Amino acid sequence: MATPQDGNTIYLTEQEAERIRSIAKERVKKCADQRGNTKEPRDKTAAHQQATGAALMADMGGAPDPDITQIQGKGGHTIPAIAVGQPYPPCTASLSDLEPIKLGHLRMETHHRGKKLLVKRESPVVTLVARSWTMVQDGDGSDAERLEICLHKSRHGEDVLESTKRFIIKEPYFTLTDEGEPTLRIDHPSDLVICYEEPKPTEDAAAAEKLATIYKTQGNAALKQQDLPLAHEKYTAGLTVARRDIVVASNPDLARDISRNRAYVNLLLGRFDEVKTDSRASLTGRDDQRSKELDSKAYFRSGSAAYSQGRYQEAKRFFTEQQRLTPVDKDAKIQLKKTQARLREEESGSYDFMKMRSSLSQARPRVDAATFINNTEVKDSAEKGRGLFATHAIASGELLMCEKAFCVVWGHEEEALTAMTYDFRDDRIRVAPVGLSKVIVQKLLNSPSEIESIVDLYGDYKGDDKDVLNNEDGTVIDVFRVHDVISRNAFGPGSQFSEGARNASTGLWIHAAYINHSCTPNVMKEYVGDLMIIRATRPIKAGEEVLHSYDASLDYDARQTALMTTWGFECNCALCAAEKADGKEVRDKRMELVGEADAFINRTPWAGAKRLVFRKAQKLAQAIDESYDEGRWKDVPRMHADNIKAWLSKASPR
Ligand SMILES: C[S@@+](CC[C@H](N)C(=O)[O-])C[C@H]1O[C@@H](n2cnc3c(N)ncnc32)[C@H](O)[C@@H]1O
Repeated sequence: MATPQDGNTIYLTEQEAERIRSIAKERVKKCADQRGNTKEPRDKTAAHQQATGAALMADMGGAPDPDITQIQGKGGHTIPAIAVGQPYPPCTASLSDLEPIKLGHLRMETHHRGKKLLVKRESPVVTLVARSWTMVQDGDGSDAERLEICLHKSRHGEDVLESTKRFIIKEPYFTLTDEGEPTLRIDHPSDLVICYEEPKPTEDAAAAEKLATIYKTQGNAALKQQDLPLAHEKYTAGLTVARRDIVVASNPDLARDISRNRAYVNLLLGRFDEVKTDSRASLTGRDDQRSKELDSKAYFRSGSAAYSQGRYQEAKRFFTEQQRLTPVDKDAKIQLKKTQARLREEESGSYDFMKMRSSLSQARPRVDAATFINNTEVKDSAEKGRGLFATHAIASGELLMCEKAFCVVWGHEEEALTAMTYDFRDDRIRVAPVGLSKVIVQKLLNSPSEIESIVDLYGDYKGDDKDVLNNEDGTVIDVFRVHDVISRNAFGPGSQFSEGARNASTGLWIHAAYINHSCTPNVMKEYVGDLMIIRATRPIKAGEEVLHSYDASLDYDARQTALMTTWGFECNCALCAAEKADGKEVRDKRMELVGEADAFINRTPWAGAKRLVFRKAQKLAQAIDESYDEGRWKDVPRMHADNIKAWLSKASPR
């Protein structure tokens, strides 16, 4: 992730950093000491009281959040601190292949592979910034335990533990909290299965049809109340019954109707893949006017889903079909026109940036625009993994590519959350856009067809490499892998709207994520809302690698530290090679002069500058220039005096 800018840089005091490290290490040590111990039974009444008290405190804003840490800087902000680097893979087995286990058989610090645990929530949910927890009991109430769900704790905007009372935990992980309390811990959303009410099996066609109709009516009522998760749940139950052969034989339209309704709910929930499968399942293919109107609706929903996914050719096919079925429908015409405009952008890279800029606001921070990447291709780049290359010559200043973000979380949005992560692997503390990770995981759960393009991005954690994306219980996502990808590939689109230390704006642009770093880049990027615009800053030859700067600091040591800490590499570009060869003493002296020059620029307006002052600026520029060794710096860009030279070019001495 790019370093937060504009006063949002986060500083941890040494004591706070040490506190975070020692909490994390202490927990790991305790877990190792207790590994394999049988779970102690919990007093159910005490467990209930503990969760009730904590939930009350949290609701009143008075509960201490153990994840929150103090950071230095304006206003003494706080920020969550989370330990990472102890990943484990999600359960990839289906529920039907797992063996039941009871709470009493759990072992400390163990992933109970091949097992499933049915629990009932018996307490209120304690909602903290980065996790939620509650107390659960065995199916028969014989024992209790704490259950916590980390980071990805909401589903469709609702706290997942709040959403119902009965859950199945796949391959339960029993461990300790940072405070040393035993807990069941869930990191991967797919490891927690919500138990919805199962439709009663019946062999009577009329009774089954009646039951499916009841679910449909309940779904419609929930939709009217805008309770989308409930509407989805009810339609899903309705479909389970309506798709049974006995119902299809007597009333084939019932499943079609429910599918059509669920497609609409899915569109509102952003579950775009399912919008399309539901819409397809709802098609009647009949020729009467009413059926054509219903089918037209289905194509409209599919088209809207494809459009939202940026799949404009697919959207065009759906909207064209909609127009064919209902030629007088104005919607189809409007959608087709919009889609044609996106296809033109995608093909030619011609955009109306002025119009886009003027349409942006805090309430509408995302642009309706397509991605243009025809000038570039992903190929192997020597010693840098894969990189992005120009497919033909690009003139200086020319638009190289434009990319609509896969996802941006703006600082002013509720989901924005920056955290400090302590990484066990290298003992480092980093700033991580965990809010962006959460939103992306939810987006992938909603649209599994997008998972592959995300997990294919660069990361140094590959999970168990099984790459199971789906099983009969739904979508499986390794959240540790997503976090790893985000931390190496996300960028900040700048403070176009409001943001702060705890809520920096961050986003992911999948194609641009293949661009490697250089301290002497050949492109620059700017943003219009969530559209990343990349232009050549000098002529780029056909086949040349496109390089941009991940960290533009003039200070070699600060830059190398940032590149190593966040992206895990040492830069060997010509500039870094020259600075490295200079040695620390020369670099420090040069940076001292840069500091003096910056201070001079800040306190001295160029307008009306006196001759003496002008002379001082010239001397500073000259001193910086003289710090370059002609041999080492031959053909290497000398940027340290750029600011003071820009001041000199504007000032005219009096
Ligand atoms: C945003 S990704 C860029 C695409 C990546 N090379 C890939 O194979 O997908 C960032 C990662 O690329 C590699 N990288 C980028 N610039 C580099 C450079 N100048 N030298 C070495 N590795 C670099 C690092 O591993 C870094 O963490």
